[in-house]
Amino acid sequence: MNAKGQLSEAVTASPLSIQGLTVSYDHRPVVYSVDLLLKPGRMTAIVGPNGAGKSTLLKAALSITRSLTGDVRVFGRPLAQMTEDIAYVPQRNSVDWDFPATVLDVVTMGLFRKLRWWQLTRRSHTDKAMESLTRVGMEAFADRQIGELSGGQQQRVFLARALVQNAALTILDEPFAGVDAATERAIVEVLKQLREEGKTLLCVHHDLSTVRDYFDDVLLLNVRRVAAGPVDQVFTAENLQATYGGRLNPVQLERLVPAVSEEP
Ligand SMILES: Nc1ncnc2c1ncn2[C@@H]1O[C@H](COP(=O)(O)OP(=O)(O)OP(=O)(O)O)[C@@H](O)[C@H]1O
Repeated sequence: MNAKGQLSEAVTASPLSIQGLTVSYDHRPVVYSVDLLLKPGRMTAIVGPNGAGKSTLLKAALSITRSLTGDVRVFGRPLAQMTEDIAYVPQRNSVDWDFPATVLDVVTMGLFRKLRWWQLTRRSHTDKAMESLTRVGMEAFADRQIGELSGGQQQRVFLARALVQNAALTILDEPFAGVDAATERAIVEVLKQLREEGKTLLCVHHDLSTVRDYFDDVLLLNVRRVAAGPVDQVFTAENLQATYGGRLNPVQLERLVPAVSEEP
């Protein structure tokens, strides 16, 4: 905010802006004073070691977890007014897959936030859900119980549930965890299509070797923000070592950041 209390243009244009977000568990900060400003129409990765606070940052930004301090805005407005603009795909293992529901039920539920109480689930909603399932190659599984799916299939269904919301911003917590290479490629393709449609994506991501290929921007996080910005500027050996506490070996680093070996 400027001196007159007005939001900057960058904040009002941003699908998600976070300022000074701190989250504590048992009096111990697990996310400390993190700032992040997403640019519209880009894919941003949150990268950092286990326990760095990546999932907590997402959950606190979405008010699923309580934060100690911080200002979160969606296109410059408070999150509570803008929840319809955000789709969230949680970590697959955080969900009760034994809940009795079909694949189609789960995807249609993605629309419920947009429906008012007097709007029953109509044929058009089912059609939209089927369209999303087709987009992720899961239309043949519409009547299957969700507990009967493989991990990769569950992840695709979750993605379909997000797609049906047609949200400006989709937030995904480790969308590639435990999926095979073909499913990973299929998910990346859908995410890239969303970006082409002008949507914004924010993903917790673990595989350092694909950050350059998949993402435009990256937030390197280890409780605090180590660095954030375009991948080609921020995804450097120095920043990665700072994020991972110097635990990446030089061979790994050279593979991830080839330019390092070319520097004089
Ligand atoms: N509900 C909770 N109560 C207490 N501590 C928690 C809770 N949730 C997470 N933590 C702790 O907060 C820290 C950050 O956890 P978080 O899950 O956000 O990390 P992460 O970067 O997503 O990790 P990973 O890569 O292993 O998924 C960890 O030390 C974790 O043990």
